[in-house]
Amino acid sequence: MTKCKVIALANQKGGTAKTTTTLHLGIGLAHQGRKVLLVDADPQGDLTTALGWINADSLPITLETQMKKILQDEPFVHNEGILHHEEGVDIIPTNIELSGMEISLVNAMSREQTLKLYLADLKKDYDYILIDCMPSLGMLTINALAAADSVIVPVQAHYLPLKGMTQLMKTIGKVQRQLNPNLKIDGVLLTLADMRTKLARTTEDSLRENYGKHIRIFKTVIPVAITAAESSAAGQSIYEYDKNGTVAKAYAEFTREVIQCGEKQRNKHESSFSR
Ligand SMILES: Nc1ncnc2c1ncn2[C@@H]1O[C@H](COP(=O)(O)OP(=O)(O)OP(=O)(O)O)[C@@H](O)[C@H]1O
Repeated sequence: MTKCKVIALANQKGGTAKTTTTLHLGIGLAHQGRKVLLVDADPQGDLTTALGWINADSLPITLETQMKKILQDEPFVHNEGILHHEEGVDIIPTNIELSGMEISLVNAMSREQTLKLYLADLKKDYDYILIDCMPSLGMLTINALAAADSVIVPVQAHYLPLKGMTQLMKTIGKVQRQLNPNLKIDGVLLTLADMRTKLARTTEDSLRENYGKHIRIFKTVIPVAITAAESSAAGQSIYEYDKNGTVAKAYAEFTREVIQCGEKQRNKHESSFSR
């Protein structure tokens, strides 16, 4: 049994801090001694850029080139093209070329499993693989859900996400039934929260009340702060850019919650095996 946990960060709504959360959960896990690979599965390439690779278009090997080799059944070295960031995480970068993959996947034999096939051989090198999904429920997101052990859903705290959540949960359910029966939902993370506003507090209460019985809403809420936006423009994590700020503290706390959640799942799994 592999010890690696693959987590997809997904929400088809744009701008819910999927990329920011992937990056800070990843570096947070690295701070806790875990080996982490980040997968930039969003053709916008924001994760790649936020880690400082601003000329991603000139990178010879990206997620797209590796997935293409799988589609064409060509041999390739799995860890080729993986970049190492000075804050302790690895990344398979992406550029806009990945947008063509949505179409290429449609007629492919392994159309839902291509990302899973790519990650299979990398799992032995990492404790966590985090996939930053694009804001859609297209083939790339389906690939991420098929490859993942669990999903984390970042949701904007001031936005009542009922409609979007229902759609996402339906897709996750379908993936569980048809492609990946072991896929779990780790939980919903409230992001971009301005807790001084009544709307953010009401949304949080309503989410906890309506969904909390069925799905974990992480205790940590990520506050909104201009330093978070500034840090990604500076190509640094918030842990470097503003290490004593509220966002850095919240992401460190969230990282601890994710580790605990993984340990609980692992213990449950092991005790069911030892019975
Ligand atoms: N805690 C925060 N406070 C302030 N700004 C933030 C915070 N978190 C993220 N942002 C900013 O909000 C914007 C959207 O964040 P991000 O790119 O992480 O969202 P996303 O869900 O990945 O977006 P997309 O759906 O386009 O992929 C970015 O400009 C980012 O810098």
